[in-house]
Order: sequence, then C-alpha cells, then structure tokens
Amino acid sequence: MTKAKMVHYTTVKLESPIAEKRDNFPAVLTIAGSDSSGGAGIEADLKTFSAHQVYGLTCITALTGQNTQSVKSFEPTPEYLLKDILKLNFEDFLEGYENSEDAPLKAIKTGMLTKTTIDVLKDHLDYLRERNIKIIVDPVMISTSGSQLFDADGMRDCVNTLIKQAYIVTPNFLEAKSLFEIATGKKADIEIQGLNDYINLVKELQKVLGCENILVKGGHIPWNRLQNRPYEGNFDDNSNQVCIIDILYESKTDSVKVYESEFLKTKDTHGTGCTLLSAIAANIAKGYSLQEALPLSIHYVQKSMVSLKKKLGHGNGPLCHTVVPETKPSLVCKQDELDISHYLLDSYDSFLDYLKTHPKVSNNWKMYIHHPFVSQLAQNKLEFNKFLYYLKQDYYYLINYAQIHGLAASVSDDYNQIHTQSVIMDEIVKEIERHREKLMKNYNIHYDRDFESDTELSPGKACEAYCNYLLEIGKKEDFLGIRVALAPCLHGYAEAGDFGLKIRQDHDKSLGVLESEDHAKVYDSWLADYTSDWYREAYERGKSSLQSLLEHYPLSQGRLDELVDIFNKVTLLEIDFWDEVLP
Ligand SMILES: Cc1ncc(COP(=O)(O)O)c(N)n1
Repeated sequence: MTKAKMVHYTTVKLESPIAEKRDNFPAVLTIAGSDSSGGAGIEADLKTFSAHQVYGLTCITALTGQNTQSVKSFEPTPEYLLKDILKLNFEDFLEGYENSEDAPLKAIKTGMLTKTTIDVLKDHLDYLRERNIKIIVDPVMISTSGSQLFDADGMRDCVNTLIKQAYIVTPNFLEAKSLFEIATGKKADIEIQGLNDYINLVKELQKVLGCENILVKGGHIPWNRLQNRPYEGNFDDNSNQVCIIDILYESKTDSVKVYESEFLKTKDTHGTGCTLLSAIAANIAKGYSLQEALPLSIHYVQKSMVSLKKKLGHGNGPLCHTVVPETKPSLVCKQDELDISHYLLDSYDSFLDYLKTHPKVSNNWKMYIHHPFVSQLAQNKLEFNKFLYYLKQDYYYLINYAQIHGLAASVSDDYNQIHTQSVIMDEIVKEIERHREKLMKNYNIHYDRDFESDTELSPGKACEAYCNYLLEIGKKEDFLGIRVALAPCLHGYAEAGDFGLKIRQDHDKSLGVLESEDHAKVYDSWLADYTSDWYREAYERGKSSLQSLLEHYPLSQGRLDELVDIFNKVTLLEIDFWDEVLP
C-alpha cells in the first residue's frame, strides 16, 4: 500500500447560532407569474414577504421572459402542475393542525393569472372560504412596460369567480374601468372631475363586483390636493399641490378612506402593484386590520421606490424591496389627514360662521345669545340682586379671561400675535380695575373686606367650571385652539347685546321689577357697552384674526371636529354661567 499523501488543512469552527425563536411566522401564498427580471410578479412578492417577516409559498401561473423594458414571451403553467401545486400547498399549510387558526397559511394573493389557473382555483374557493383564508386580488392585465398579461376574456372568468369571493380587490384606475365594463357589460363612461366622482366610482364598482372591500389605486391620476381634482399642469411648478390618492371602500361598514401620499416623480415603478399587494397580504397575515395594513403597505412601497441611489435596468426600474417596513400605522400617517381649511373658507363667510352654524353648535349658540338673562335685563325684568351676583361672578371670570390670553401668547411664536394678546390682556386688566371700583362706589361691595361674609363673592359652580375648562384648554391647546375657546365670549356678548338692545327698543320703558331709575340705567349701560362701536370693532377684528389663523394651521377633518367641540363646550358653559344667575 502506498503511503497516503499528507493533506494540509485548517479548521474554522463556527459559533452555534443564537436561536431567535418567533411565535408568529404566518404564511402567504402568491399565485402569480414569474418575472425573469425579478422586479414584479412572484419574485417581488417573495422579496416583500421576507421584508415583512412572512413566509411565502408560490404557485407560478406562467413563466415570463421580460426585463424592465418589455415582456417578450410567456408560457402558462399546465393544468396538472397547477392542480398539484395548490393541492400540495393546501395539504401542508392548511391541513393537519389541531385548531384551524394554527394553520400557518393566512392569506392568498393573486397577480398575473391564466384561464387555467382560474379554472383550477375555482374548485378550491369553497374550501378556502370555510377556512377563512383572505383572498387578495390584484387584477393585473397590462404590465408597466405596456404588454398584455391577461385578456378581458380571462378577466371575465375572474370577475365571476375569484373576485366575488375576494377579501379585497385592488385595481388601478384603468383596471377599475375595465372591471366595470366586464362586470356590467356596459361601456364605462367614467369621468373623474372631483373626489365625489372618484368615491362614487369606487363604491359602484364594489357593488357590481361583489367583493368585500375594494381599493382603487390612483397612481395613474396625479391629484391636485388643493382643488381636490385631477391635476392638470406642469409637475415641476407645483409639486406640493400634487399627490396620489388611493381610495378604500369597506362594504361591511360602508366606510370610505382616502389615502393621500406623495407623488413621486419617477419612472422606476416596475412591480409597484405586485409589491403593494404583497405588503397588504403580508400585513393582513400578520393580523393587522385593513385600515392599518393599507397605510403601512403604501408607505413600504414608497420607501422602496426612493431608496435606490442608482437605478437598476434601462427601462422602468424595479424597487428596493429590502427596506425595513414600518410596523406602527401611527408612524406612517401624518396627524393631519387632509388640509380642508380651503373648502371651509369657500363654503362659509368666515370660520366663526362655520363654528356658530355647525349642527352641533347652532341651537346652543341661539340659546346662548337669546338667553333669558339678556331678555329679562332688556325688559327690566331681571331682579337687580341677580344682576349683582352676575357682576360678582364676572369679576373672577375676567381674571381668568386675562390669564388665558397670557397662555395664548405663551404658545405663539409670532410677535404680532404675542403683541395682540398683551394689548388685550392690558385692556382686560383695566376692565377688572374698573369693575372693582364700580362695585365699591356704586354698591359698596369690597372684594377683600366682604369676601368672608358674602358667599356670592366666591366663584360659583358655573363660573368655576368655565374657568377650569379655559385653563385646561390654555395649557394643552395650540394658539388656534385657545383662540377658538375664547371666541364664544367675545362674539356671543356682541350678538346677545344686539338681541337685548332690539328688545329694549321695542319695549315700554317702565321699571319692571327694578326699584330705581338708577338700576334701569345700569342695564342700559350694560347693553350699550356690548353694542358700542368699540365692541363691534373688537368683534370684527376677532373674527378676521381667527380666520387668518387658518392659513397657518392645517385643518384636518379630525382637528376641525376638535375645534367645533371646544367652541360648543364653551358656548354651553356661557349658558350655564347665565343659568346660574337665574336659578
Ligand atoms: C409576472 C408579472 N406579473 C406582473 C407584472 C406587472 O407588473 P408591472 O405593472 O410593474 O410591470 C409583470 N410585469 N410581470
């Protein structure tokens, strides 16, 4: 035997892996075509699933020969193979688990389909429904590069079977039009001039398709966010006006959500549809609701569109699927959903008008400015001791009113606003001094001297509740919120004054319940103060400055509702304040 030759080697010992065991590794099956260029189809789906920490299964419907510039050819998968694939995947990922919820397969996403695939899949639809598997359908018909991937005939089968049972269908605008025509057999003459047209189309389409939810993707119609209609013009000039809107309609709750996202000026959009759908499927499989999954998924697609410094390929480049998806919807949504202040100002004379006439407010506002306190005062029917109680209470209110203007100044970074608040504070402080003196001179009421003996000098329940609320608003709100809280007092007194003066003019001049002519004069002067030119001017100034604040504070519907609530609450507190005077 010849002696073995000495072999030299070095050993590299590897560390044992540190197990990071996951509880939740849901699976999604993608039924789609393979894109040889890797940016769309099955390839994009699997990359997206991995980025989302979701396990991906496949059923390849066709092999395509394509790159970022064109689709050259494709070969459908034969029926027997499709049957095997689906059967094997379902047996393994849906069967044999103790509880049906333990089965890892949670969702199925479809992309490029073939007639054979629909025929094969059709037989499994009842089975999938029983197992609560969510089917997410991307009705792909034409590639970004312009090639027909699925014809209308095939799509008709899809509409009559798969789409009817889909959890969500996600056509882009052009696909939405085709689906409409296929489902109704009528030519769709759809013109989108505004958001209403768009929303109606989405709702109508859900009805004719019968799927549970629908998302119409607006990537093909850049949107003018200020005028809320399709954008016409040059993208370079007004890019901050242009956005993309995607509209979700959920039929079970009859709710519409409009997702507004940035319009990204890029042609590198190969695979965006597939990627969005896979992200939605992955997020749904992970347990997010549709309303959570959508913003997260749209954000993921946008992030992967902007993350490549150098494009790949020479046509419509692919995305960078390896970006890390966000997991908290609140982190991808702006606080302000849509700035609606411009519609508001188009439809109402002023912001103050909007607040006063809001359905939540309008009756309360009328009750406030037509309060019996004012009508009784105007007819000399208000007992004078009640008016005195009001004056004593008003003293505390005025101090608080001055303080809140100080808090408003403290949250502003605009010198003019700070200056105005300090001028108003100065005027209120002077008014407080006059108030004190008047009470001393005319009625021999000394706050400090009489405080212990006269319980009416302590703030009553209504006054305290009002002051506390204003203080709370002053500490937590922004400048606009504080100004809205201060508005019912300034504006309501002017309107109540007008109402009172009118009653007084029509009314006979008898003394009513009053003991002396002097008391009647006090009432006269109360009405005269709030109907004076000076007060009217303050009213107008307050109204226009409130209005001009809208230019600086974007108003979402949610924020607007909050402001209406503040205005309404303060209006009710004003009513309580006078109610307490007239028990
Ligand atoms: C296999 C396959 N599936 C889908 C698409 C559509 O993607 P895109 O519209 O981005 O070209 C594609 N090009 N290839």
